[in-house]
Amino acid sequence: MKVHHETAGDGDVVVLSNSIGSTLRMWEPQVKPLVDNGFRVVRYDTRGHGKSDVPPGPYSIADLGGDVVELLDTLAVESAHFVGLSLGGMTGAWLGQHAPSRIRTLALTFTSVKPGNVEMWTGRARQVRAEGMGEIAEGSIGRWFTRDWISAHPELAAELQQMTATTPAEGYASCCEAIAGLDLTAALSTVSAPTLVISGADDAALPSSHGQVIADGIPDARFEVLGHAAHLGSYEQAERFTGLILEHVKGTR
Ligand SMILES: O=C(O)CC1=CCC(=O)O1
Repeated sequence: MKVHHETAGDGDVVVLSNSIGSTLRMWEPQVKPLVDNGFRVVRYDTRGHGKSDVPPGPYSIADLGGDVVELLDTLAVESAHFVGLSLGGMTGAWLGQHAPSRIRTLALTFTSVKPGNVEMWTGRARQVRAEGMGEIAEGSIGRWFTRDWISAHPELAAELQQMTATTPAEGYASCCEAIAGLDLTAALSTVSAPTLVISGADDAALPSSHGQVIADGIPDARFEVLGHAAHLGSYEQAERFTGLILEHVKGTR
């Protein structure tokens, strides 16, 4: 299983894990600040996305978490800071529960450990397998960003929409199946990594109540809600988001 990844910088490793329908490109605003602060950034394409392999689905969250453990093994990294957004955050929650020795800190952002909407996720999987990614890509941009941000950044919004449109349909569908029915709530209290949870005040896809559940369940987790941020708050509120991540990973140096 090839997991496409890119590394930058030197120092303690920070792994960045993307949302469904995106690639490692979504972390563009975070790479330079992390490198400038002395971290080695490892960003990767979740299986079924970008340039990673697209094995036939369905995938499970254990498959996605296992890919991260293998990636760390390949890079000979014993343990890393892990930052995941949305599907990436679900992967991070699984890692915190099942591979604690590999995780120094966790940032679980714009995410959920029990997304619900099972019919919606299985329906999306069916739709993209039957019709391709076009309609989903058109809808994704409106879930990822507020209207104001799209109006102010039309070219970037179009570029990010294209990222979803070019996601392999089988990969997207199989990740929908990893999300559908997911419930990592019961073992939240077993997570021992220092954890930062970030949600967006305008995130209709995974509202901040989902982040609150995670923060309530993980011992001593910090919870922040970013204003003027829909689902891809790492872009829409890049400065504030990156600042919180830096504060979190630097706190455990
Ligand atoms: O529907 C979307 O694109 C929002 C989303 C929910 C889980 C995820 O990874 O993305």
